[in-house]
Amino acid sequence: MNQSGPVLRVRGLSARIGQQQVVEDVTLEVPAQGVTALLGRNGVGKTSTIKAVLGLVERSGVVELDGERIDTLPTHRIVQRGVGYVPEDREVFGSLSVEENLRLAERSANPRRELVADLFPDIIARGQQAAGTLSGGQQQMVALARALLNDNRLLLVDEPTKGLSPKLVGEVTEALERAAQVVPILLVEQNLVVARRLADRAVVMADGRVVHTGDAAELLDDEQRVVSLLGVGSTSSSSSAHDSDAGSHPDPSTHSQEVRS
Ligand SMILES: Nc1ncnc2c1ncn2[C@@H]1O[C@H](COP(=O)(O)OP(=O)(O)OP(=O)(O)O)[C@@H](O)[C@H]1O
Repeated sequence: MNQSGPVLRVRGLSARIGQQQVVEDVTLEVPAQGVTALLGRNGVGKTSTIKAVLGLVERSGVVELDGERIDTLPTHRIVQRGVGYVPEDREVFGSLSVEENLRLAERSANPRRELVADLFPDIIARGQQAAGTLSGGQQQMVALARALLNDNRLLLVDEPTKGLSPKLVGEVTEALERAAQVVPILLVEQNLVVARRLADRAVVMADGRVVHTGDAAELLDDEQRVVSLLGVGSTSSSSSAHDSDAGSHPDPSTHSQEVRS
């Protein structure tokens, strides 16, 4: 185990979906602490990169977890090694209760129930409720809670605030902030105010490739670079704007928004 180096190291990762090359020669690292944001315009390959790390799409290249290669392993073994995945569409089991959803996710004999209860008291209070009847934000909390129950080395979290109301964006952001204190996170996030609040580092993709890697605040506070790399206004220019649509981001024009707790 290589505890002092990055938790995840990706080198020359390429992935195809059907005939389309969706990830091309991606090299990135996720340090063992904090949040690394994977940013970029719609369709540039962020989700595909995460799926390629997990072996969910056909890929080539080297992926190391704690210095050990995992690109040779099937997805279930990668997950067993300690890679938690919170997919974009959450994938909670709607007809099962919250408690059943949590129990299904537990891999170890000592799941981190206290941590989850502390982070998500509202979810725990709704233990007997069918997960499909929860709000989008609450379902997101269940998805995050499932990943946090296990002692993962890394969480891959894909667009956790997508489609949520401003209040829920704030709550999910806060939960992620606390989660990041116990596990490093690679976060795909279109809401740049959320990314600015959570991320220490940023990796920006365009057309399947990495086009920028660096300090997240430095990038996201630089209006010109945000416009050129991400095609939207920076977080600093709109951080005081109280946009009534804040938090949901169906297109890039709504990316720069206030996060309210
Ligand atoms: N199942 C699929 N079948 C065909 N093409 C796909 C599939 N999934 C993704 N793609 C294509 O792969 C490319 C990268 O998609 P991906 O979802 O990785 O981008 P993204 O950066 O995560 O986008 P977004 O921010 O919109 O979620 C896009 O051109 C997309 O249309």
